[in-house]
Amino acid sequence: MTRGRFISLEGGEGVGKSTQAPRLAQAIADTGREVVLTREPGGSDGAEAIRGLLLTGESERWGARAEALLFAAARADHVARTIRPALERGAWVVCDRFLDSSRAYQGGADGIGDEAILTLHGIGSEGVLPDRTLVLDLPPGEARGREAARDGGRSDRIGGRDQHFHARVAETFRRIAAAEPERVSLVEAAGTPEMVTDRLMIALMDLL
Ligand SMILES: Nc1ncnc2c1ncn2[C@@H]1O[C@H](COP(=O)(O)OP(=O)(O)OP(=O)(O)O)[C@@H](O)[C@H]1O
Ligand SMILES: Cc1cn([C@H]2C[C@H](O)[C@@H](COP(=O)(O)O)O2)c(=O)[nH]c1=O
Repeated sequence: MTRGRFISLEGGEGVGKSTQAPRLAQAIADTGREVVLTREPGGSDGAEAIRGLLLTGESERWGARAEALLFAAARADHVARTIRPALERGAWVVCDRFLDSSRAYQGGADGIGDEAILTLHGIGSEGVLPDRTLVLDLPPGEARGREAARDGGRSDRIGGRDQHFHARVAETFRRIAAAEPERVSLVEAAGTPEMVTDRLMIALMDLL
């Protein structure tokens, strides 16, 4: 049986990933494929429990190193229990955030470094990578506007960090896309949700 395809959706806060993930999953399912829609941190019982530890509480609840290890541990459980079994039975997996979020937030913005994040991923998840990573790209002011309309000023432990942190996140995503053009595509996230889903499907055309 053919192995399924693994697609991750990435980008900073408020760019539209959680809006697009189910839309993209449906668009792929409409081509006759089984699709598993999942997210990080989370996507398995253990990883969802770790999500609660990571995203709630005081901003200083975890230091940068503990936080990077918790994301890697959640991902290890998610890959073993949800992603790998789905791919092995031939399903497509659409994942709202994956490894590149750890590279951008913990590796780039929090200073842990890319090599250390990739090493943790090698240990935890045998280095599994998406077949295609779609990074939603939106000017920061527009993303903040969408986020504010959604959250009304309440954000989680990591989303609530200052704009310098989030600028480093965005810069690291752009650096990853430039360094790995075969796997990672930047997709414009402005416009209606329908327009964005069309752009995402175009960016997957060679895999379909
Ligand atoms: N194309 C769009 N045009 C206008 N508003 C949008 C669009 N896509 C999403 N939104 C709205 O913007 C807000 C943020 O979108 P969403 O929650 O999908 O972003 P996200 O990237 O998943 O954010 P986060 O990483 O912070 O969870 C939501 O209120 C959503 O309804
Ligand atoms: C996977 C992953 C996530 N994060 C951060 C990014 C966001 O601030 C939250 C997740 O919230 P969302 O509403 O579900 O997008 O966690 C991170 O810092 N590192 C990661 O690996």
